[in-house]
Amino acid sequence: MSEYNVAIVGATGAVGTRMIQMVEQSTLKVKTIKLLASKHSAGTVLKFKGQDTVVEETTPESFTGIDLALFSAGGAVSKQFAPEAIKRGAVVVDNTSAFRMDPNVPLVVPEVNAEALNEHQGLIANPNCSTIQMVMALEPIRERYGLSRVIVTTLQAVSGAGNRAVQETLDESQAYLDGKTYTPKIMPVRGDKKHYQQAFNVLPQIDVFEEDGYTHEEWKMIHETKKIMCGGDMNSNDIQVTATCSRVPVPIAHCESVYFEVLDKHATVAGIQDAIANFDGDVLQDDPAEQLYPQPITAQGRRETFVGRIRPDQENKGAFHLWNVADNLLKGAAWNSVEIAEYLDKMDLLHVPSAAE
Ligand SMILES: NC(=O)C1=CN([C@@H]2O[C@H](COP(=O)(O)OP(=O)(O)OC[C@H]3O[C@@H](n4cnc5c(N)ncnc54)[C@H](OP(=O)(O)O)[C@@H]3O)[C@@H](O)[C@H]2O)C=CC1
Ligand SMILES: N[C@@H](CC(=O)OP(=O)(O)O)C(=O)O
Repeated sequence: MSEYNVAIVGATGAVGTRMIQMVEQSTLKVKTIKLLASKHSAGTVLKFKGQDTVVEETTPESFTGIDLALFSAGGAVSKQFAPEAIKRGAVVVDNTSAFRMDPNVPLVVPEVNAEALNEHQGLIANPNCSTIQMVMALEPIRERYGLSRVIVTTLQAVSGAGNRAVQETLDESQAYLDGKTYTPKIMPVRGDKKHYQQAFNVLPQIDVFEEDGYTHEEWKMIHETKKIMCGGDMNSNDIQVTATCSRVPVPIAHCESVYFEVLDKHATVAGIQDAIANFDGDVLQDDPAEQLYPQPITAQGRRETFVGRIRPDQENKGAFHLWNVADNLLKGAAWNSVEIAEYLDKMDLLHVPSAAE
């Protein structure tokens, strides 16, 4: 196993701070760490393995000598600096949506499609948080019974929209409890025309609306799921997928209610439970008699995807429902990114292929 010079871009953010923790706890051997952000946070001191580490402004030269660059500072930053990092010999794991639909960029959840890493050209995309936990729940079912159709409704945590969104929701909640007026400026989408109360409210909008009436988050869940589960084809008809995404006033951990149809009509709840219980990274929490089911409060801070409430559809044979929960900042972002890097290391792929340099 080699030793690596690692950079984290967006190190001061909701995801970036978790990336620091995940790298600290990783099996990767870290020779040096560089914490990068915008010029506004340059000079901030963060800890890495107990040592003070000064945050630096991100520039192309930041990546000189870096072997692994973990990006989580927004799509525009990735588009500007990821090519600079690769040019200087760093493998980039990008947590934004900037390159996910590029046919030359593998979109990877290691437990599901690690083999796609073999095709990387220096850049690997980390999927959307809601997509990751859904494919983690569905992959063991697909492996055992085949999968033809998925209809998902998400209940997503506020931290998915970043640190400022969490602060707005906390301030708004306090104002609501104090009977004061509060004017939201961020939720549901910072750059959109209108802003609504998130505290004590559910907003059926994550990301901007497309012309067809779906939000971009819903579009991502559909096409990312196909790219990951259908051999890289974002428009595959092998699995039909549709999504409705909503934001709930929960700080951390997304929930999903998933309806799915399998190919093998002899599938049983017990068989599905067994497949999930034996899948790396999944935890089965499914015992109605004991009121055992996944919840955000218990999934927070954990790397696993929790699955429960598995039951057959009452009217369609071969159709079932499940409920899954995962920490959107860990398995949905920071942990999946670092896990990709661990797989690259184990597969001897943590280097930029010579043709791409
Ligand atoms: N897999 C997934 O689904 C998820 C993906 N994400 C992606 O990760 C990104 C970060 O999310 P999150 O941590 O929640 O956001 P935050 O708003 O909490 O943090 C943003 C980070 O980006 C940094 N940054 C902003 N502008 C620049 C710049 N010009 N150059 C370098 N760094 C910059 C900020 O640094 P500073 O302190 O200097 O402002 C900060 O560290 C998102 O934009 C999203 O694309 C997020 C959540 C889940
Ligand atoms: N959209 C997710 C987080 C995110 O940033 O997703 P993406 O990386 O696909 O833009 C959420 O708000 O919960």
